[in-house]
Amino acid sequence: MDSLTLQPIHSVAGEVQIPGSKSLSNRILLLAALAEGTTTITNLLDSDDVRHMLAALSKLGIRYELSDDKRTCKVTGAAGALGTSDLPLFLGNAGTAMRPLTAALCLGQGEYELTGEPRMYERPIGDLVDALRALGADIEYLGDENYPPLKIRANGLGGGAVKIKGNISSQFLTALLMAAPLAKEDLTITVDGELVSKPYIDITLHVMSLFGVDVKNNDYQSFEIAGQQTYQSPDSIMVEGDASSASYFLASAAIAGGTVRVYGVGADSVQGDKRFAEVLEKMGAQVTYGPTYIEVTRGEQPLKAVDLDLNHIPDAAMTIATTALFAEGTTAIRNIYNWRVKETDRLSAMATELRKVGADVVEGEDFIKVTPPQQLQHAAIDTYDDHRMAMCFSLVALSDTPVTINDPGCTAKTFPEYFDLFATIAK
Ligand SMILES: O=C(O)C1=C[C@@H](OP(=O)(O)O)[C@@H](O)[C@H](O)C1
Ligand SMILES: C=C(OP(=O)(O)O)C(=O)O
Repeated sequence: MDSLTLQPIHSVAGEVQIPGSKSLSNRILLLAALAEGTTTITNLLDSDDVRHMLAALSKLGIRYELSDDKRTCKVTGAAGALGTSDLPLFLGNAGTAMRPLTAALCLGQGEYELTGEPRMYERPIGDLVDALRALGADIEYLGDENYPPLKIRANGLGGGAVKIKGNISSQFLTALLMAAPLAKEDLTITVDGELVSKPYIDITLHVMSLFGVDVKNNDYQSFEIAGQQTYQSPDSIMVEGDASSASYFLASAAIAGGTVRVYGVGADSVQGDKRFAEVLEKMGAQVTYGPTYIEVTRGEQPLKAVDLDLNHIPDAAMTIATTALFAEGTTAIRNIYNWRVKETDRLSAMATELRKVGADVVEGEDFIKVTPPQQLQHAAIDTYDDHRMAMCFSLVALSDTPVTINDPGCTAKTFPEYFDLFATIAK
């Protein structure tokens, strides 16, 4: 479908079961593949990013059985490093596949080629490669320096002490952490400078602990991991619902009124993006948490603008940028420089498309300020092959104005059924 026009939605209500978390699905798949034993994963996400991880693992000799609905996967682990592949590993635009596999493939023996979509070749990986090279890895850039595609000639990873930069993506540290237990010696990883998107490190440490590996976390400044370990399968794991995917439904309730309850993510969730609901609360919505759900109801007063550092929830922060269209005043979202190196340059894309619906936008190097117009305008929103642009702009329909989303199929990266599920809460 070239485009999808959403007609005005005057209120929302209902209960939604959110599909599995991308961040958890791809971490669990990788550790299940490295582990000793068989892991049955339930509520796995069925989306492009996970499909790329599964396809790569299959080429690397990992055997798994996927149910017909692709949500249950039984993975037989390699009890150590992955096998070799003569074929290039095509990883699409999945950061959670490209970064962790780059580190994990250095552990074994053999040659690998890691490729992806053109945008993946514009997403940096140099900080991870530098750290892996310092541990003895042989990695070659097949295109531009510091970017995929990559060639890896693996011969195991050494230990000792290594530094890694965390100011562009936390995925570099995640990748190194997940590979570290299989290194030849004990490893101390020190974060060199600032660490962005910190809650994703908690997801990583949580999944590692499920597979029997403890990491000594010295206040996110350094991490100590024993080498020569083997991940142990926990037998079965259920993937939580995706907290970033939940944000669109929760925001809808805050904007349009009615109550929406999202199942799959709750107070007990390990995902930092559950904290998106705190931002809605600051804007004036009523939020209730259960262990496995979050429920939002619009407050009695109109939403009000916020001025916040949202570095800890970079994905859900995008949802605040379009929620701001419904808040009184100017909303500022700060400390989000790395929006520029994700599926598209999200700061620039967001500013351009918000202006099309009439908003007054200031785009800074690492912030965005959004002031809503008196009246939203109908526009055809370009989505830049970025699932979150498509999902965020669906919120514009919660007004008197329709919105047209170009290339709505781009939600397949993390949420193929998004528009169908969104339609179920429209009243
Ligand atoms: O580790 C992860 O699962 C992720 C980390 C975040 O990336 P950065 O650390 O690059 O901000 C996030 O934006 C991405 O969608 C998923
Ligand atoms: C940044 C994102 O993806 P990736 O895992 O490819 O980094 C995202 O899903 O918003």
